[in-house]
Amino acid sequence: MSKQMSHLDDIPSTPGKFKMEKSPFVHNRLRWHSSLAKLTFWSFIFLGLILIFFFRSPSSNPLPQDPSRRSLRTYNWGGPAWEKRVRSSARVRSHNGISVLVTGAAGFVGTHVSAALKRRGDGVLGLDNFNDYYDPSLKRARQALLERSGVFIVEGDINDSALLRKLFEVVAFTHVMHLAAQAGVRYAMENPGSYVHSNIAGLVSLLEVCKSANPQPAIVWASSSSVYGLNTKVPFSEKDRTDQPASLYAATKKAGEEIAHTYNHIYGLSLTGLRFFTVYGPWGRPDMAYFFFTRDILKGKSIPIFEAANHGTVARDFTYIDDIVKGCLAALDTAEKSTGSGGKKKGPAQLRVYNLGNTSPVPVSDLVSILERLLKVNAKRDIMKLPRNGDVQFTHANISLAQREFGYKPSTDLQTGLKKFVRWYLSYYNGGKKAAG
Ligand SMILES: O=C(O)[C@H]1O[C@H](OP(=O)(O)OP(=O)(O)OC[C@H]2O[C@@H](n3ccc(=O)[nH]c3=O)[C@H](O)[C@@H]2O)[C@H](O)[C@@H](O)[C@@H]1O
Repeated sequence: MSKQMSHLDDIPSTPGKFKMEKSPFVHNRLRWHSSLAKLTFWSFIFLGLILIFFFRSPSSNPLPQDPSRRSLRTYNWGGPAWEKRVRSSARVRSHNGISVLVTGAAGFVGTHVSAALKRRGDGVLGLDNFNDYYDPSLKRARQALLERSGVFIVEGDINDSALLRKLFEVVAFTHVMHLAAQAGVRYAMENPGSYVHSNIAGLVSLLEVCKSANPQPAIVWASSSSVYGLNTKVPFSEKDRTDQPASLYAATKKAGEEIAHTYNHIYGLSLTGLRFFTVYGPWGRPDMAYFFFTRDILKGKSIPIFEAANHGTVARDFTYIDDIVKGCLAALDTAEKSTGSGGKKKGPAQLRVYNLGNTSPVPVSDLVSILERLLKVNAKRDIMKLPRNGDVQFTHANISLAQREFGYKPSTDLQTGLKKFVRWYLSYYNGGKKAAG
C-alpha cells in the first residue's frame, strides 16, 4: 500500500513541468500516471467500503466454524445441469410414489429417511447446508452413500428463500420431510443464535415458500421429546403439557409446533410434527452420548455419566433409527393434502403431532454397560451431577397414538440396536484405529 502511495506522490503537481517534457514517451507516461492515480484512488475507496462493511456487521468474528454466521455462507446453485440433476433425483419411479424434498438430508435421520424413500421408488431431493456443528466429513460420507442410490443433495440453507422457491419451480413436490435443524440440548447454551436461525427462522422461511407453492406440499417435520421439559407424568403423552421447556433447544422445537399451528390455520398447510425420542444407530450423530461414549471408551478416556439428585437414575427412551424411519414413512403416507392454493386457505387441513419413541427407558449407566460388553473394554466411569444446562432426568414415550393412526411399532431394543451401531462404528473408523473427531 505504501508503494501505491509513493506512486501518488510521484505525480507532478504543476502543469508547467509536463509542458517541458519533450520526449515522445511523455504522452504515454502521463496517461500511465493518471490511470495509475485513478486506480489507486478507487482502490482506496473500495478498501474503505470493505472496512466499513466489516466493522458495521453484527459480529466481527469471522470464524467459519461459528454456526450463528451460517447465513453469510454462499452456495452455488442453479443452471441447466443443476436443474437436470434436481429433476432426475426427484423423479418418482414407482406407481403411486410421492415426490419428497428432504431437508437435512446429510444428517443422521435425513440420510436414513432419504435412502428408504428412494428404495421404494419415491422421488427424493435432499437439501443440506453441511454446517460444521459436528465433523462435516461424516455428512460428506453420508452424501456419497445417498449419491450412489441416486439421491442428489442440494447444498444450501433453508433460510435461502430464493433457493427454496427455485426448487419448487423445478419440481412440484408432493411432500416435504423437514429434518434440517440445530440439534443437541446442551449446545444451546453455547450458541443460542444457531437454534433461532435454524429451528425458528429456517422453519418460517420453509413454510412461507410451501404456503405459496402450487400445489402446496404436505409437510412432516422433526419436533422433539424435549418439548415435554419438566413434565413429570409418565409415559409422556401428546396430551400432556409442553409449556415448560428445560432448554432453548426444546423451546425452539415447541415454538416450531406453534408455528406449524399458525401455518395450518391461516394457509391450509397439512402439517405433522414427530417428537423423536433420543434416536441412535449407524451413521449417527457424534455429539450424542452413545456415540462419544463409544469413542472415548475405545480411547481409554473417562466418560461423564450424569445422575440426578440423591443418586437418582437418569434414563432415556432410546429409539433405534430403523424404527424412526418406519414412523417417518408412515407419517408421510398418511399425510393428507394441503388445502390452500395461491397462498390462500381453501378449507381445514390436517394438523398432527406424534411421539415416536421406543416405550422402554434405559438408565444411562445401563447404556454404558451394554457398550462395555460390545466393545470388550471397561469404561472409566466419571459419575457426575446432572448439569443444569437443559438435560431432563428421564424420557418415556407413550406411542399409542402413532400406533393407532399409522401402525407405528418399534421393534429394536437397545442391546440389538447398539450392536448394529458398534459394528458400523468399528468399520467406519477403521477398526477403532482412526478415532471419531
Ligand atoms: O429425544 C430428543 O428429543 C433429543 O434426544 C437427544 O438428546 P438427549 O436425549 O439429551 O441425548 P444425548 O445427548 O445423547 O444424551 C443421552 C443421555 O446421556 C446423558 N449424558 C449425556 C452426556 C454426557 O456427557 N453424559 C451423560 O450422562 C444425558 O443426560 C441423557 O440422559 C438429541 O441430542 C436431541 O437432538 C433430541 O432432540
